[in-house]
Amino acid sequence: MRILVIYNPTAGRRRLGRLRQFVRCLEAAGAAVTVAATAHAGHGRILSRAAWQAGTVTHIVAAGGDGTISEVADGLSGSDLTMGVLPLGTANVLAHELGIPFAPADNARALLSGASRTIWPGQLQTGTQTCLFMQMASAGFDAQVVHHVSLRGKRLLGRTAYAVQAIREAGRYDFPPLHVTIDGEACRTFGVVVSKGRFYGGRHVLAPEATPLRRGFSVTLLDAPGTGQMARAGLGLLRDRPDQVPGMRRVRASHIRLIAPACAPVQHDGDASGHLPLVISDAPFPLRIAV
Ligand SMILES: Nc1ncnc2c1ncn2[C@@H]1O[C@H](COP(=O)(O)OP(=O)(O)OP(=O)(O)O)[C@@H](O)[C@H]1O
Repeated sequence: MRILVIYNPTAGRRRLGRLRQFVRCLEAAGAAVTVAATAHAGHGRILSRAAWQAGTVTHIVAAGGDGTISEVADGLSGSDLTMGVLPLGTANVLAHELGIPFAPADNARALLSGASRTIWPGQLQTGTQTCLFMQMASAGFDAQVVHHVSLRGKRLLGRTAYAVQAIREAGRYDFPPLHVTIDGEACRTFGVVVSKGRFYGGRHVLAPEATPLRRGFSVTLLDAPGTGQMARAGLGLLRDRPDQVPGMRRVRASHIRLIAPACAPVQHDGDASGHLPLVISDAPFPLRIAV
């Protein structure tokens, strides 16, 4: 096996020891391993695409959080290489979703075993830019939080940084109505989360029926604005009871357009990704992930 590990040094907190242990385990089993650190946002995509096209590796591992995974996956779109995931990020939602081992030795064993699952990422298109997302994309209050949470806060507090930022945003976000079309049907909402998998923000269940193993999305819509509604949604999420939150509903869909207002922030897989308008659909190719 010739394995390229694409490592995001800014993901999570103090993860270098776990990366080194992972590499040692792979090398002990006879794999040839190269580690490439990302130097800037978007670099994961460039590195994975270059390695695939050079034909020099059998596996590419994204070592980081959900943002790193989606970048590396984006670069591999259309290839038949298996992508490994070493969860070193803050929330690591995809790893929870697919049951990917967090312990470096177990993760290396899983990669070496050859076990994999084929998943269908989502594709997000804003203007002329297109990228993949693996777990979810959203617009509204939570996207505002993601836009403003600092890297330093994430390093210091981990996932708690998002909760702290949510409290800050509650005082200044004005909940504009979002104009959306879902499989051609227009609606107005105050928050929209387009999910590929069940989990949100770690291991909290938002869309129990969603799975990245099939095409399409579960779309969560918030029918009412305001911090009270957000607090109820947050509590429902913490208790893994999204169906008991009044004013929050889900539909299955395959094509979602988020139209207006143009200032509304968007996030995917926990990273800021510009503003509306955008179009979400299935990625053109599935992706094989080591599990
Ligand atoms: N060298 C770098 N400097 C700054 N940003 C980087 C660098 N390398 C990668 N990035 C960006 O960091 C972003 C965040 O990384 P990632 O999502 O992997 O970690 P995280 O936010 O800690 O974890 P999670 O998404 O699981 O909560 C990525 O989307 C990527 O674009």
